[in-house]
Amino acid sequence: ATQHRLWPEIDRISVEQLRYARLGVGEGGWQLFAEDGEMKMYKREEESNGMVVDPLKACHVVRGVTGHEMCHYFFSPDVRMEWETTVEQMTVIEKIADDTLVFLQVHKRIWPASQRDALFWSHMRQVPDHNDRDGHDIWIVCNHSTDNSDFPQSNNGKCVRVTLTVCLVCQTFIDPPKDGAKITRDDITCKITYCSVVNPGGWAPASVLRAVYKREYPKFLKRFTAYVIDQCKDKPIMF
Ligand SMILES: CCCCCc1ccc(-c2ccc(S(=O)(=O)CCO)cc2)cc1/C=C\c1ccccn1
Repeated sequence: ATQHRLWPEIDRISVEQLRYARLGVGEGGWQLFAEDGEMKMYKREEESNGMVVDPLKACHVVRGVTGHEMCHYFFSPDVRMEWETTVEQMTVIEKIADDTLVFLQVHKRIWPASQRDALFWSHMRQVPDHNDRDGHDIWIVCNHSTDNSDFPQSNNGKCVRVTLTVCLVCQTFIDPPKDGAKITRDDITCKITYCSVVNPGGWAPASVLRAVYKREYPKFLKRFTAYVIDQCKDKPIMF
């Protein structure tokens, strides 16, 4: 089959985002702005022609689920509205492949800014992780804004379109149980790196945006990881 016109970009951005996620937060001016148990959230304060576009990097360790499970639920359109509280409306406008969809999401208006929507492709892939001895495969979901002539920006002037690049990179660690016993969820740990850069599209007060991110990102990651743990607890392990 001939490849989809977006495939070269999807492949390039996914590879680039995996590399970016695996860079530590030691260098590059990351500042810790939220901490909750194993979850640590860092940001860099950046503006692009007067608009706040602060990159975010969150690191978290979740016990009892695999990276495949984390990415499966993050990618799945069917369950998105169960954990994503800032989304008012979500549509899959194109299915490029089983592991690659195009989403249109209208986000709830955050006063006093105008309402936003986001149109992005979402791609999930497994990356063999040869260089980590005890680490297992890495699973990644990458979301990146794209254009679609059927869904032009600011539909009837209602929403301002944001541009975003997001990646969720998950690595599974298994603590092998005693002499060949069956692996249970108690033996599994998932190391997560969530990176996001959201350009608000139209002007929004820096103070409002920074307050939104400071409040919403920790909530978002805590809620999402709790959702996956709850969904997986009585199901067979998806390695
Ligand atoms: C003035 C407000 C401008 C921001 C509005 C906004 C735009 C985009 C997004 C957003 C956040 C996470 C993703 S994702 O990780 O790909 C998962 C799929 O939904 C995609 C989009 C959110 C929000 C608004 C709130 C907000 C901001 C951070 C964190 C959580 N909510």
